[in-house]
Amino acid sequence: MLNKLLTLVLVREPSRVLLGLKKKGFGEGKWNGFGGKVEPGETILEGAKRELLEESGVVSNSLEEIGLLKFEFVGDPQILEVHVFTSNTFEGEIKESDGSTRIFLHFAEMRPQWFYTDKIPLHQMWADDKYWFPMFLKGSKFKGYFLFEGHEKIVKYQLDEVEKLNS
Ligand SMILES: Nc1[nH]c(=O)nc2c1ncn2[C@H]1C[C@H](O)[C@@H](COP(=O)(O)OP(=O)(O)OP(=O)(O)O)O1
Repeated sequence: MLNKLLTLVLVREPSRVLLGLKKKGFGEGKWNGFGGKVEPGETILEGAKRELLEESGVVSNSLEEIGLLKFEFVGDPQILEVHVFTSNTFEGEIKESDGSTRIFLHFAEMRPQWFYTDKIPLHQMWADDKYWFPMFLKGSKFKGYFLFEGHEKIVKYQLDEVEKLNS
């Protein structure tokens, strides 16, 4: 079976990272970067850029691929292949929560918010994030594999810092 291709974009400033609270779908209730399925006819990079815009409201022309994560769930033959990108610039306005956008945000899939790098809400994120987020924050690239049982428990994993991602 072919891997399911997904993207994950982490916009960052020197001391902050932009995350979104996923309000429905896969990973509901968790803070995460922005991303989703790569659609037929688009490259992985194009998919990352599109999902970032749809979910956060900003455009990035400087996405850099920094991670490749594979996820398997016990009892499910499908492998999720998540391509992780970062960007330290963006254009446009973040759809952050304030009075004027509340109605719109009610329907949006993600609620964006900046987090200081020493206050990343790891306990409200996917369980694998606590392993690779520190690598991301210090500017390393990484490759990983995680076997989940359910959505919270990791039963096996492997994670390596790499020089290059030649995926
Ligand atoms: N274990 C994990 N750790 C992590 O940090 N991010 C993960 C993850 N597993 C999946 N993701 C990310 C990848 C992608 O950005 C997102 C899931 O993609 P989608 O938003 O497309 O999922 P949905 O099933 O909600 O999509 P739709 O059915 O199109 O609404 O979650």
